[in-house]
Formats: sequence, C-alpha cells, structure tokens
Amino acid sequence: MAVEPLTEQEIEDRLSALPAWRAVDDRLVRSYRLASHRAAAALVADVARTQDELDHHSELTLGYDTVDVSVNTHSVGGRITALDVGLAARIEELAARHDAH
Ligand SMILES: C[C@H](O)[C@H](O)[C@H]1CNC2=NC(N)=NC(=O)C2=N1
Repeated sequence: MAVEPLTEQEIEDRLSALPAWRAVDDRLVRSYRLASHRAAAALVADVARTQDELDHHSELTLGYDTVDVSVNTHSVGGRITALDVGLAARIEELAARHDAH
C-alpha cells in the first residue's frame, strides 16, 4: 500500500513514544547535543548510513556539538508519514548509543 500522510491525531499519538520529537510545519524535528564536534559528526555519519539502508532521508544540520534533524516524506508532497516516525525511532536508538541528548 502506498504511504499516506498521517493525520494530526495520528502524529500526536505516535509521538507519545518519541517525546523529544515535535511536529513543526509538516516536519518531524529533534535537536541533539553531544560531547564534542567529532561526536556530533560521528552521529551524523551513523544516521546517514541508516538512512541509506532505509531509503528514507532526513535533513541533518551539524553544529559545533549539536545535530538538528528534520524529516518529512517528499513523495507525498512534504507531509509527515509513518516512514518519518519509523526513521525518528531509529535515529533515537542511534543517538542513545552516541550518548546524545
Ligand atoms: C527513489 C527513492 O526511494 C526516494 O527518492 C526516497 C529516498 N528518500 C526519501 N526521503 C524522504 N524523506 N522522503 C522521500 O520521499 C524519499 N524518497
């Protein structure tokens, strides 16, 4: 079945399992802080590998000790879908391993 945009209620329900993620302007967003620039860059590299495996890609902004993540689904015109929630959950697991908060 083709992926479809989630309703506002569905997004709210699914984000209860991802409390640090927010839905802002049709995107799921989350910022992480790490111990150093290299630690932040290492998280970006791991997220990039996972995104290629999933064939679903967020926008990643590397700061000094921060990584900002923002994702929606291009193929439905830039709306939030289950693919975005799934990617967010995977990134959350990776970030925990990198001691990102
Ligand atoms: C052809 C390939 O499957 C598509 O371009 C994928 C790749 N990554 C993607 N990432 C995101 N965020 N949205 C998409 O619709 C998307 N589509």
